[in-house]
Amino acid sequence: MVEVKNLTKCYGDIKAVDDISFTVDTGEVLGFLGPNGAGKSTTMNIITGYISSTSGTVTVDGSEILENPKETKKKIGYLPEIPPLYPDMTVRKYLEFMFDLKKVKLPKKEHIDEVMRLVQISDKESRIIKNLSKGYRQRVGFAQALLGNPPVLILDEPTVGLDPKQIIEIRKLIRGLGKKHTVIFSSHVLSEVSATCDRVIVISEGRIVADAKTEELSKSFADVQKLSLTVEGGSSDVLGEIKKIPGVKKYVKLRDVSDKIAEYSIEYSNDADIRRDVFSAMVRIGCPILEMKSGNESLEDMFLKLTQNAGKRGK
Ligand SMILES: Nc1ncnc2c1ncn2[C@@H]1O[C@H](COP(=O)(O)OP(=O)(O)OP(=O)(O)O)[C@@H](O)[C@H]1O
Repeated sequence: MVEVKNLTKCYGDIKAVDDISFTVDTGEVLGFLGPNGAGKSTTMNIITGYISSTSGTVTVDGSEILENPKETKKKIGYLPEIPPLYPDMTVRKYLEFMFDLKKVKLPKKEHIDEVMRLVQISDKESRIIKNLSKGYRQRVGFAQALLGNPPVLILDEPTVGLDPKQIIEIRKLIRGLGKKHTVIFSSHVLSEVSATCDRVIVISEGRIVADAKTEELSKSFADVQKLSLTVEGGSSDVLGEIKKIPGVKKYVKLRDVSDKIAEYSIEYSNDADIRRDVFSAMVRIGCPILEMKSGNESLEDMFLKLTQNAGKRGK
C-alpha cells in the first residue's frame, strides 16, 4: 500500500533522512519509533507530500507522490504533530470546512456524521474547538484526517501531551482504525508502539536501525529473553522443573509473595519460546501459574542500544 524507496532529505549540511526504504502492507499498523530529532516528522511530511525529498520516491496505492501529488494526497489522511485546527470554529463547522477544502465527493452530512461517530465526538459537534480538552481536540484532528475515507492514515506523535486516560483512548482508537485503514504512526515511546502496532520500524539519526514484527523485535536484538513467573507451590519443585526446560539459561527465585506463592525470573535463549513448556511443567507438578510476563525491560534496553549505536548523522 505504501512504498518508500531510498528516501533522503537534506537540510543544508544535515541529512535528516538518510536513504531509507520500507513498505507497509494494506491493513498494517506500523509504528515509526525514534528519539527526538531522529527524522520521523521529516519522513511523514515527505510521505504526505507536505515537503519534497532530496532524492527517493514514495508510492501510495500505486501512485507516486511527486508525479501525481493530487491523486496521491487523496489516498492519505494526515494528522500532523500539531493538528491544523481552527480554534474559533465549532467542531461541525470545522469538519464541513475541511470537507470542502479536500473536495470530498461523499454525501456531506452523512459522511461527517459517520466520521464524528467513529472518533466519538458526535456530542461535541456544536462546541467551539478552543474550549475542548486536548484529548478531544486530538479526536477532531483524527476526524479531519478521516474525511474522504483515505485508505492510508499517517499520524505524527498522536498521543503527545495527553494524560494517561486520553492516551489509552487514543491508542484504542488507532487500533480500531487499523481494521479499515493502513496506519503509520510515529512515537518516541516504545511501550506505546508495542501496545498498538503489528510492526515497528526504529529510526535513529535518519537511518532505519530495525524493522520487525513487534513481538519479534526484542527476540532479534536481545541475547536472552526474560520471563517472570508467579507460581503457587514448593520452590524446590518449581525450580527443579524450570531447570529441565530446554533453552533455559538462568533461573532464580526473586521473592516469596506469601507462604506458598513465590516469584521467579527465568532467562532463556533467543531462539526458544519456553512459555508453553513452563506451562506444561507446572501442570505436571500441580503448581498453578498465577502470573507469567515476558520481560519488557529487554525491549527498552534494545531500543537504547539500537539508537545509541547508530553513529553520528552523516553529511
Ligand atoms: N526545516 C528544517 N530545517 C533544518 N533542519 C530541520 C528542519 N526540520 C527538521 N530539521 C532537522 O532534521 C532532523 C530530523 O528532524 P525531525 O523533526 O524529522 O525529527 P523527529 O524524529 O520528528 O523528532 P521529534 O520527535 O523531536 O519531532 C533534526 O536534526 C532537525 O533539527
